[in-house]
Amino acid sequence: MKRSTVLTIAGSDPSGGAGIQADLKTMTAFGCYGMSAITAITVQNTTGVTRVETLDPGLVSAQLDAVFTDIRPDAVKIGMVSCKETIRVIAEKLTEYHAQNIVMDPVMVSTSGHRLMEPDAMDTLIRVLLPLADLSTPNLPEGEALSGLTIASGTDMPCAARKIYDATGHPVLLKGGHLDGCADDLLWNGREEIWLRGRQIKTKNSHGTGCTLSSAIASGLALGLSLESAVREAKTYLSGALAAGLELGNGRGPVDHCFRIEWGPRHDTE
Ligand SMILES: Nc1ncnc2c1ncn2[C@@H]1O[C@H](COP(=O)(O)OP(=O)(O)O)[C@@H](O)[C@H]1O
Ligand SMILES: Cc1ncc(COP(=O)(O)OP(=O)(O)O)c(N)n1
Repeated sequence: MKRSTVLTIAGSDPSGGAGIQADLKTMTAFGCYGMSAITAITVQNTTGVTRVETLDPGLVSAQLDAVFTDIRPDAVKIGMVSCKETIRVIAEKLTEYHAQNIVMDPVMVSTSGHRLMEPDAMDTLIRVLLPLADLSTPNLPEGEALSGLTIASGTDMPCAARKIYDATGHPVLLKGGHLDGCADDLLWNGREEIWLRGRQIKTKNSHGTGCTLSSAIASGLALGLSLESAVREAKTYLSGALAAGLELGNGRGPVDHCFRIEWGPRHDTE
């Protein structure tokens, strides 16, 4: 028997809501075999990030060798990459192994306000790693940083998405989750604007939404979906995981990756 395989290259969140842990849960929910190369250890939970330790770039390189020389990923998701040396190593390895279906979530700052990428790494990210991706998924602050434009409303999104496309040469999914009152994302593929309209779900528990969305897209691509279908399936999955109403932790809790699982013990009754 075969399974579609997906690799996440990202940071660890010990509380399981974002980063590697959210990515692997998402891949499993899509029926894919998830693998990971860890770039950084964060200390965080639902109340915020308190520490970030970047791993030695050589260790990241060795993890990528271990995966690619043994189990070839059908798709790769890249999340938190904190320093430029690690960015270069990842770009080298993805090129060496001819990695395919690369989805890049250009994580810069956590929603709680902690910097997850060093400021001097941005230029290397744009020049060296982003051009290798098949899709990037910036949120609005990341979209502003990449395009140099202010994105104050949905009407500013097409212009910013086009600018990022022109700079990177690949499709862009500009996520509108930080807008008031809606959760509309824009996919610009160089030919057409595809709006993915989303109802904004009223919840404080949205920790890890960006990680979940990009891993879900990578999983869809690994399963053979077109880019547009993979993005649509990912958005549907995320809406379900947000709407499930999981309550964990004292702060911005995680989304629920078990919402499609109908068997097993019930936890909401005695
Ligand atoms: N409250 C919400 N209800 C529905 N969808 C949401 C909500 N918050 C975020 N999303 C969706 O989650 C995804 C990630 O959103 P966003 O918050 O913009 O990114 P990030 O997590 O990277 O900051 C997008 O598809 C966005 O539309
Ligand atoms: C280890 C790690 N990677 C990424 C993030 C950011 O997660 P994201 O899903 O973009 O959004 P927030 O949870 O920050 O809203 C993270 N926190 N940790």
